Amino acid sequence: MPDRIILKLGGSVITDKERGDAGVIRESVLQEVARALKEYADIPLLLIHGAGSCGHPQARQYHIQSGVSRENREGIYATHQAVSALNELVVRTLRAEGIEAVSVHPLEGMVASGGELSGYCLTHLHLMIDLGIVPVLHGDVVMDTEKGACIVSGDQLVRVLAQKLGMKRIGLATDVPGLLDADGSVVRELRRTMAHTIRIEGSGSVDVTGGMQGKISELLRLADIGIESDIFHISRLQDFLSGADHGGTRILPEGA
Ligand SMILES: Nc1ncnc2c1ncn2[C@@H]1O[C@H](COP(=O)(O)OP(=O)(O)OP(=O)(O)O)[C@@H](O)[C@H]1O
Ligand SMILES: C=C(C)CCOP(=O)(O)O
Repeated sequence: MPDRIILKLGGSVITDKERGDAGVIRESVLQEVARALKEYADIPLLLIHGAGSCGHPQARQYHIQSGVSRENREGIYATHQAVSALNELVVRTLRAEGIEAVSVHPLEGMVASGGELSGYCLTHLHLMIDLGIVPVLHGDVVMDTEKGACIVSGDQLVRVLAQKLGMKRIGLATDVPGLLDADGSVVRELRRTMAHTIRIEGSGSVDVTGGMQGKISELLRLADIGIESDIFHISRLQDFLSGADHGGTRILPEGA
């Protein structure tokens, strides 16, 4: 049986994130991704996608990251609805290519405490993957025991699910070729001790989960427990899936 893969499709890839509130979904990109994934249908896969312009603008508008009370509670519905609509299209596009994809919404089965996932059952994901089903999760608003509710990014889901489900290969496809240094060159390998030497910022667009900075911080936590991961440009998806060099960044444990 080939190694299980977690693939995160960045919101910057599948939506037009720069158009902010417009919520434009890049359907042609989704179709290309679905065609690429179909060629690797024998690989057990769990897919996660970001929100891009279908969730970040709503999360910002309702100040979800500052905590949710009765005053802004309608932001839970608005944010979840926006990213769920994106999720539905992702799943529909995959299924149209013959991929047995099923939506799994974090809001419905996960709880956070202080912004970090703290309560969840993952048995259903194991069972789906064993049946050759591709669960499709997404960054979402989830209820939070301390903050009322919070945003859990697709990158946080990558970290938690990679660890808890014992996934062997972890790939994050985004709109840049990898982590870039000050010269614009791709940092091919990143370890925690060198991370402070690189200027890592948020996203150029509306983003409540920290953009590249949030991504690297989650992936370094994964590296701390011995799990490697890869960031690459979406145009190199086939290379990642086939195990070839994708030209991006590998986040590695310290001694590796
Ligand atoms: N040093 C850096 N190298 C590369 N990108 C960087 C760097 N610093 C900041 N960025 C920004 O990070 C962005 C990628 O992070 P972002 O969170 O927007 O991607 P995503 O995961 O595709 O989107 P989403 O969070 O909506 O799923 C790039 O488009 C770039 O603007
Ligand atoms: C804003 C929402 C709903 C999810 C954010 O997830 P991300 O796009 O992976 O950072």
